[in-house]
Amino acid sequence: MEREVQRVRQAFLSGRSRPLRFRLQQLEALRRMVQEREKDILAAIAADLCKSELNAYSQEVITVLGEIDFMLENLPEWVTAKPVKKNLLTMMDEAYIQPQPLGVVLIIGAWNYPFVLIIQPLIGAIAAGNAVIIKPSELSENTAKIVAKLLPQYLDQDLYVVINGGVEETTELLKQRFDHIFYTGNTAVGKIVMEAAAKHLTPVTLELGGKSPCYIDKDCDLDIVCRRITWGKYMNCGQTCIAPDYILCEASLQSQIVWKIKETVKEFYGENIKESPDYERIINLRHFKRILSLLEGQKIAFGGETDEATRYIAPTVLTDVDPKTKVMQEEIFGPVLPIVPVKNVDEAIDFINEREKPLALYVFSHNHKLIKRMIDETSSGGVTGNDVIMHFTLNSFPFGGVGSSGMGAYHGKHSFDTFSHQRPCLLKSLKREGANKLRYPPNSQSKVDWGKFFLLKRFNKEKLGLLVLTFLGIVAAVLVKAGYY
Ligand SMILES: NC(=O)c1ccc[n+]([C@@H]2O[C@H](COP(=O)([O-])OP(=O)(O)OC[C@H]3O[C@@H](n4cnc5c(N)ncnc54)[C@H](O)[C@@H]3O)[C@@H](O)[C@H]2O)c1
Ligand SMILES: CCCCCCCCCCCCCCCC=O
Repeated sequence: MEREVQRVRQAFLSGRSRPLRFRLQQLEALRRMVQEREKDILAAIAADLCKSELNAYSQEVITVLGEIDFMLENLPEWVTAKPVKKNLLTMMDEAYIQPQPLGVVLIIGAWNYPFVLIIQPLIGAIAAGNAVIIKPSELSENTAKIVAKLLPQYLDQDLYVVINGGVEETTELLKQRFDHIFYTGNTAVGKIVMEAAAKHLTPVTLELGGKSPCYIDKDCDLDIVCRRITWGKYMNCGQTCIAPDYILCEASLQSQIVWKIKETVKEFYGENIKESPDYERIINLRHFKRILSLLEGQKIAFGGETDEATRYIAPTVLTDVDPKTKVMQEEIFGPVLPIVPVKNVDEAIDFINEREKPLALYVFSHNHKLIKRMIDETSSGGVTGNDVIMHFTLNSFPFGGVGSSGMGAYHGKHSFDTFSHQRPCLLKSLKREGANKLRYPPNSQSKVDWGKFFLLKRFNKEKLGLLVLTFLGIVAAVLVKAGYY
């Protein structure tokens, strides 16, 4: 492992990942890989999650292609040095911020969207000029294998390397020194990753999970609300980091919500859900049993049917759920939707704030003020009002958690920034030493007074122009007097 990381570091140190042209070429090659090997990629995702190829394309490939195009379009602007405002002491100097690659980045992916969760951060890391080691999740082994097979056929083989394996390999990898670690997965392992990173003072981005609440106000169109929630909750069989985890609403809405979600489930997946190409399965037996254990003692309003052999769990809704029960203590990550009745929006806000900060928050209402209030008085990684999931699709948004749902963010420019160091560069001349005498010892009150003037004085643009003109006038007068002209 150590040798593999060394090999990637040597490739980074060769400097070839840095030029803009090279980054663009690699991103184009990645796009070609996705387009030319689409069938293989979709087949692998389908095999891992019992997902239709159409759904794999819509949920993963579209996002990846969109992200590559966005990078190709904007990267030339992002990589350029950005001049910054100067103070009076540096007025004659060159001052700019130059984004630079961090070095060797480790990307650790999760199994639930096994392709996009490693390729989207990879796009950002390449765009920022880094070398990358990718560790796909071992639970989605087909996608892990196809990515390991295809990437070296399209990308620089020494700069971008896939390492497959399980906990043992990841643990070994985490002992190495990286310049950034980008981890997607559960919060418990997030802590392990952060601890390992701390040994080398390596910065981390942690894309974690949590229980994303969904508040439904009385003042809304319940047909539409329930259709949107049903889509986001049961997509990928509930195994989505930003799926609505539970519903908060007034008790009087509960039975209508149940009925409408049930009708929508029928509309989306048909009478025989098991036959639907749009309904996935639970990733493995461990998770299957974990989700079943969450149903114990609950009132199942509909659903609840299971089949261990195929790891099928029907879309399920639980009503009158007691917040102290297990289903409300951990992220569900499966097709089970508890409804917790609350008296009103105040109680909903308190409920959310008494718990860990979630990755997403959803609020449904015709009342814009209520939505704004919910946003102002709570915290979460992201928010969508009157819909679910969709903030993920907008790459102008930073995607990430807050508190126990994660730290750092990515997508679009935010990925570029995550994998870049914003390096402040101040270039001075070796001339004009007279002006520098001010800061050299011995110090004096008059030097401090001038220092205050140069560093603390604020001028608006017109005043500054006037000041520069006056200064130039004085210099000219001195030069004339000294007989230079
Ligand atoms: N925020 C996001 O973008 C996002 C996206 C997807 C999933 N998630 C979250 O991830 C969780 C589901 O994923 P998961 O954690 O089951 O995925 P997982 O089991 O695939 O684990 C994630 C990665 O961690 C590694 N890993 C597992 N145990 C480890 C250990 N002990 N030491 C070192 N590495 C280890 C695995 O090899 C894998 O690559 C959910 O909580 C979900 O909300 C978050
Ligand atoms: C054919 C219709 C296209 C619809 C686009 C909807 C895209 C949804 C993307 C969902 C991806 C969610 C990934 C979340 C990562 C965490 O688990």
